Amino acid sequence: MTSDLLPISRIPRTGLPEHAVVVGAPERAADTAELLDGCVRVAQHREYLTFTGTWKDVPVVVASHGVGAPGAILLFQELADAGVSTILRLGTAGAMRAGIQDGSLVIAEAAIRDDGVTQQLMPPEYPAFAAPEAVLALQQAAKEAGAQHHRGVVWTRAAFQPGWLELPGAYARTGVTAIEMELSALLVLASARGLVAGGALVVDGANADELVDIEATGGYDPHRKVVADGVARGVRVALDALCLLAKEDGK
Ligand SMILES: O=P(O)(O)O[C@H]1O[C@H](CO)[C@@H](O)[C@H]1O
Ligand SMILES: O=c1cc[nH]c(=O)[nH]1
Repeated sequence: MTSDLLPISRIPRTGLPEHAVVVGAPERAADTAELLDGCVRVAQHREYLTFTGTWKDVPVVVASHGVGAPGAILLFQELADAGVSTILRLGTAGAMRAGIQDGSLVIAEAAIRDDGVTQQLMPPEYPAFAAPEAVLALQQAAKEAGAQHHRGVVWTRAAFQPGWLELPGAYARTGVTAIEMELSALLVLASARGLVAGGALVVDGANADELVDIEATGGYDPHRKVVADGVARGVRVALDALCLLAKEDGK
């Protein structure tokens, strides 16, 4: 007999709202869920912590996917299997371009598929692009919240720690805005499964490769107030964008 729960995230197979915000950290999912009316924890397994509730009268899912695209895509796939049709990721990222302040938002238009998992699912030529309506909804919500934001291509990279390759310099020269670890997997899966998806990222410093020079930069520290304030703003922006998309859907 088929279980009522999906195997990896343990989310229910049926009955979830169609619109979801996903975040990396379980504690961020819990903090975000506290903003919802009628918040209910519907699943907790491994790094996947999932809530439902309503935001401005729109039923939503809030879930964590952990660090890294191979694990995150399992949640994205199970959300799709459970009937979720719109997914926005609110994450953190390192800035790759001068002039992008800590705590500001980068709204992804597309992502470089260096995620370490989608290459095993589809050809490398397949694009990872955000749904245009998701980009515009995130932009509108950021504007309405007075949140400093930028738009551009982000680099999704499986490795967080710097290695021995000189790729960051090359990508920086192409104008890439920010680096994070999961978004391209969400965008590719969404295109292939007919979902609407996008992402906004709170800048928590420069990219990790630059932050190894701790004396010059202070190192990677995503625990600063400027980042926490940015995340607090960012989750509201993502939820507001989800509402805009739900209204477009007539929900
Ligand atoms: O803040 P989250 O959503 O976890 O995003 C970023 O932070 C983690 C690395 O510290 C990676 O998951 C990266 O994508
Ligand atoms: O994935 C991430 C997140 C923040 N900074 C980085 O360099 N990479």
